[in-house]
Amino acid sequence: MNPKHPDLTINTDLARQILTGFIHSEVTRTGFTKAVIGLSGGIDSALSCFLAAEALGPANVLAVRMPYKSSSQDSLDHAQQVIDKLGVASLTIPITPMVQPYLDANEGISSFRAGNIMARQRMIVLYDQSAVFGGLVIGTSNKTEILLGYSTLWGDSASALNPIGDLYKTQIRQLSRAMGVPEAIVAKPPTADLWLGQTDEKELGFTYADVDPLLYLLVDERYTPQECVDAGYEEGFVNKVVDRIRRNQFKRILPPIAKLGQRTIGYDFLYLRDWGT
Ligand SMILES: Nc1ncnc2c1ncn2[C@@H]1O[C@H](COP(=O)(O)OP(=O)(O)OC[C@H]2O[C@@H]([n+]3cccc(C(=O)O)c3)[C@H](O)[C@@H]2O)[C@@H](O)[C@H]1O
Ligand SMILES: Nc1ncnc2c1ncn2[C@@H]1O[C@H](COP(=O)(O)OP(=O)(O)OP(=O)(O)O)[C@@H](O)[C@H]1O
Ligand SMILES: [Mg+2]
Repeated sequence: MNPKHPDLTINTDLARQILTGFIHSEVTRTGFTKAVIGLSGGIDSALSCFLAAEALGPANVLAVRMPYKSSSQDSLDHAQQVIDKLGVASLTIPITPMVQPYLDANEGISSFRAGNIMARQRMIVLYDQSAVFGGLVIGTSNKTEILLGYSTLWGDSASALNPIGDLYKTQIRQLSRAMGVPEAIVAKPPTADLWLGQTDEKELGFTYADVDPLLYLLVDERYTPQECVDAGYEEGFVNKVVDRIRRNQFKRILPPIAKLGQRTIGYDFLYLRDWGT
């Protein structure tokens, strides 16, 4: 392996089979047959929707578009392309009337805070629609975002199951092309679309093409930060990425519970005895 250019190519047929199987077994295991997904017009939710439609059948998948007034028209149009191509059920629920009173009551609120509020409002809508449709919420966070903590806690990160969380962003593109996600969606720059002109790569300060190989070395190949520097990665870049992974550990775990008793949930108690199947 050339550590500067590790091969992140995946077997798309195998990934497709495993991920659709995962969705089907995780949804039906809990007694459900349906799924609900926030469809933004971006590649992560498009791919998750393609996988869910294949796993459960398009009639069993509800795609919810939730534009804010500044969301781009492209995002809405791209989401519609996915809905039309797959034939999934769909709803459009604008979140502006829900979030605007809070934003207006907080004069001078930053775009950053407003963005997190929008992401959490979408979670509220999605979980409510999941109760109406009778489906589980499918997550859309990829491995790069989860490692870097690039999501709103309890917002877009909230879900019942996450089919694409072990795929780096560059691998998401590969599988999306193989599954027929429209090229306009695959080729455009990733954006949370939370404020005008936002793109992931601008906000993060590096590109997915640069960070995915480094994350692969640190996580999958278990390189130390120094070994990454020795392999040719710039020290400042390595430190920045390692710092983000560490700082955002809290987003990858459940809240710790203070221990008082002998059988504390999450530490000693995991499930009842004789749990069955
Ligand atoms: N160590 C710690 N242990 C436990 N909790 C901790 C904590 N440090 C902060 N916190 C809590 O977490 C909060 C900060 O986390 P959070 O509220 O998530 O917000 P934060 O991580 O500050 O910002 C979210 C980031 O994700 C990006 N994002 C959001 C939504 C969607 C997308 C997208 O790609 O579509 C991207 C967004 O642009 C921004 O860069 C703090 O206000 C605090 O309450
Ligand atoms: N306008 C929206 N309508 C519905 N869901 C949305 C909207 N904006 C964001 N979401 C939800 O939040 C998730 C996080 O957004 P994120 O930008 O990380 O993913 P994406 O838009 O699918 O892909 P990309 O990262 O390439 O833009 C989306 O996948 C989607 O589930
Ligand atoms: Mg997006």
